[in-house]
Amino acid sequence: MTQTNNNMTVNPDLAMERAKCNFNVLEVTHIFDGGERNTLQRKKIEDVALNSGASKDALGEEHMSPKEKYENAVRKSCIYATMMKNELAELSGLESFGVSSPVIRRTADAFFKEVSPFLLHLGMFVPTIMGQCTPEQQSYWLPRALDMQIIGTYAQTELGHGTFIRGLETTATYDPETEEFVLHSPTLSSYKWWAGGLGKTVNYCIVVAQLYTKGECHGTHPFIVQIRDEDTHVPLPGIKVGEIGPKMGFNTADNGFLGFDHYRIPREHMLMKNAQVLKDGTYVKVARHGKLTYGTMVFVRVVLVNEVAFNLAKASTIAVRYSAIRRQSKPKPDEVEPQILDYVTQQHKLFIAIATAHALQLCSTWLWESFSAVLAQMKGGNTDTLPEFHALSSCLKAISTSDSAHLIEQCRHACGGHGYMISSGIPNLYNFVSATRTYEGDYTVLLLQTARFLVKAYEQAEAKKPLTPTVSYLAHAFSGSRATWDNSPDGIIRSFQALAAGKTAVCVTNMRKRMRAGLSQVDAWEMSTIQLVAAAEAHCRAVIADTYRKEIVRLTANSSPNVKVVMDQLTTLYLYYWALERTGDLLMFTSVSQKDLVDLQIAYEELLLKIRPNAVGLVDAFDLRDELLHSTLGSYDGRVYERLMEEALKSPMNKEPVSDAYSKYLRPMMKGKL
Ligand SMILES: CCCCCCCCCCCCCCCCCCC/C=C/C(=O)SCCNC(=O)CCNC(=O)[C@H](O)C(C)(C)COP(=O)(O)OP(=O)(O)OC[C@H]1O[C@@H](n2cnc3c(N)ncnc32)[C@H](O)[C@@H]1OP(=O)(O)O
Ligand SMILES: Cc1cc2nc3c(=O)[nH]c(=O)nc-3n(C[C@H](O)[C@H](O)[C@H](O)COP(=O)(O)OP(=O)(O)OC[C@H]3O[C@@H](n4cnc5c(N)ncnc54)[C@H](O)[C@@H]3O)c2cc1C
Repeated sequence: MTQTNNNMTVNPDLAMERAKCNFNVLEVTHIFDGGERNTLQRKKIEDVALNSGASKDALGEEHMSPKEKYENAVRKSCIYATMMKNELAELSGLESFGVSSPVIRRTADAFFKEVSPFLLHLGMFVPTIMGQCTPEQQSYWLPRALDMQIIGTYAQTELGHGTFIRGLETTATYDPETEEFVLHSPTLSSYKWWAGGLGKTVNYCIVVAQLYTKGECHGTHPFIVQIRDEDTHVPLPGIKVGEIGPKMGFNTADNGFLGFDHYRIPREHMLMKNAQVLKDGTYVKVARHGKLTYGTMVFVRVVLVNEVAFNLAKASTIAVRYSAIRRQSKPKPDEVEPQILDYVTQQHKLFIAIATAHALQLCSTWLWESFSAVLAQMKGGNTDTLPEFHALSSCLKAISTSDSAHLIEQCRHACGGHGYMISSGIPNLYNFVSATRTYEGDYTVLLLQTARFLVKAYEQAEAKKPLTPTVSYLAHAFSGSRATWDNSPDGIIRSFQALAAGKTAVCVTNMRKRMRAGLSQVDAWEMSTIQLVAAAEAHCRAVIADTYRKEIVRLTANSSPNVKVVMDQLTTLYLYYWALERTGDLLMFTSVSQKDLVDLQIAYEELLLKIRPNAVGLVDAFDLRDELLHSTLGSYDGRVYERLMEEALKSPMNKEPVSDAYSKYLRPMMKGKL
């Protein structure tokens, strides 16, 4: 029997789940949103942006040709950008719209099943102008960019190099005669490759190039470069630009290539906050830290933690709601087929996804606050906290994107065959999130950056020197005994720290051994990189676990008792899950016994059963409108089979009773006339 909820016909199993939920869903929504005020503001923004129906497509994006898809994404980007400038900026309390509202960013997802071609404009072009320009440059470029009179992207990666920025080949050679830079692509591998929106959408871009002046190379620097006519949009002479072709995802982002043939730009178009070239060609370094030109990447790494938390919340909402309406198999012959959510293996796949969405959401807020503090210090000329922050943002970006991609795929598995349908919404989420593991710094490469910091911190701890906060646990690495296992939340977090410290110690010991055996420092490091990546991963897991736990305790201090209980169950589940995933490491670096681990497994399974009645309530608490989910399986009303059939009937393949392929190929073959 169907039931109605807010004038909506709701699948009875979902209605039953909602009746079973024993905590106040809205209170958990407030926790996830960062407070009641944020929830109210988000809802206002969503109402204005989505109630008009402007986000909807007449024909599903998946049935469009690549060109139609792109044009449709541009059309909707223009609608959304106009809304952002007018109604939404005011609602979100921004003076002008821009990068500072995650809600505006998240609401945009209702308009795009893949991504907006404007993503790089708002996500990297505008932030680079904000972070890399002098005040004079900013006052010229920022209003034009924010008002979208010009649209830009961030072109750093080349065909030949993405990771190794110092290896980029595009040159910017200063000509003091004309006071211009000459941009040039000397080789095929120096062509810019990948920048989002570059293919067809943007008329400007940030180009990262090797700066030459007075015959000397000063390394990579950012330049703002016009590539298309502001009126006709035709590429300017000396510019070769185009789109790079179909990809696994991001197919509405017109990622592009770009080459320069001795293309001239004014001297003032070098972004000069951190370094300058004077009129006569003299190079002047302004910044106190050599890596400040990498600032936009650090900003995006911070933002991505929030981005993947949101996408994981979407995938877990889809998979949990679907698992509540799907019934399969008959383990007890006299009873009806159970909801698949009743299978403990299904709970094992899904509840960790819910807990991880919470963990990453709370870590992302904490990371953003730390970033703001680092920026404030740097404004005052102090860059001391940058190395720790680079290490922290690198590992959190790597682990959050990798875990989210893995768990989104797990959500697809949990939806069986229907999860493979594009209309389930999960394939697009996976394609988007799996790219985040690679772009803005590949997983391995970023963990190795964190490992550099860990090794240095370990050496400081060894020399009894002071340690920075996120690695202060390394001070206990020299006690000589294994960490004492204790299955309380704090005990497990201490064990995770012991794993990180133990793994770092092993790396240091092995590198020293290898160097004593004659290897150079570089080769000893290289031979230890598998373990260094593992040490950085362990460090990151300790940071996430610690932050998640502390933040939940803080945020639920005044919550109702049942909310406290369910939030505590989720954090505990997160800790048990990762302890059980790392039993080998725990046996190596802590006093845990076989019995402790058997007991922990049982405690984990019992926890799954405790969370089970609240599972739908927990994903409802993410409060994701159907427009954001784009899913036949995950909509609030649970009309899964009806929606799957409605979508199937929309397929252009069903427009004609007999396909043309019959008369062209099938019939001639079957009649032996091919
Ligand atoms: C209308 C429609 C609406 C639409 C929607 C609205 C949108 C709203 C906007 C919101 C935005 C949201 C999301 C944004 C998504 C954006 C999509 C992005 C798409 C992708 C873009 C890209 O990928 S851009 C290219 C990114 N590239 C990389 O990340 C390259 C990775 N490589 C590196 O970072 C570096 O090369 C390196 C770190 C691996 C090595 O650098 P390098 O060789 O120079 O250094 P060393 O190894 O020698 O190290 C020396 C020393 O420096 C330290 N260090 C390195 N980097 C940093 C740093 N960044 N900060 C501080 N310190 C650094 C390093 O650790 C060493 O230290 P030691 O002390 O010597 O050990
Ligand atoms: C969807 C998408 C959008 C993008 N958008 C943009 C954009 O807008 N602008 C832009 O400039 N770029 C963009 N990029 C490019 C992106 O930043 C790079 O692809 C990314 O930084 C990885 O670099 P790479 O491709 O050179 O990989 P590579 O460095 O070639 O990596 C290949 C393999 O080599 C390994 N490897 C490389 N170096 C090391 C090392 N030192 N130690 C150990 N292993 C190593 C990696 O771990 C990886 O397994 C985008 C990429 C994608 C996929």
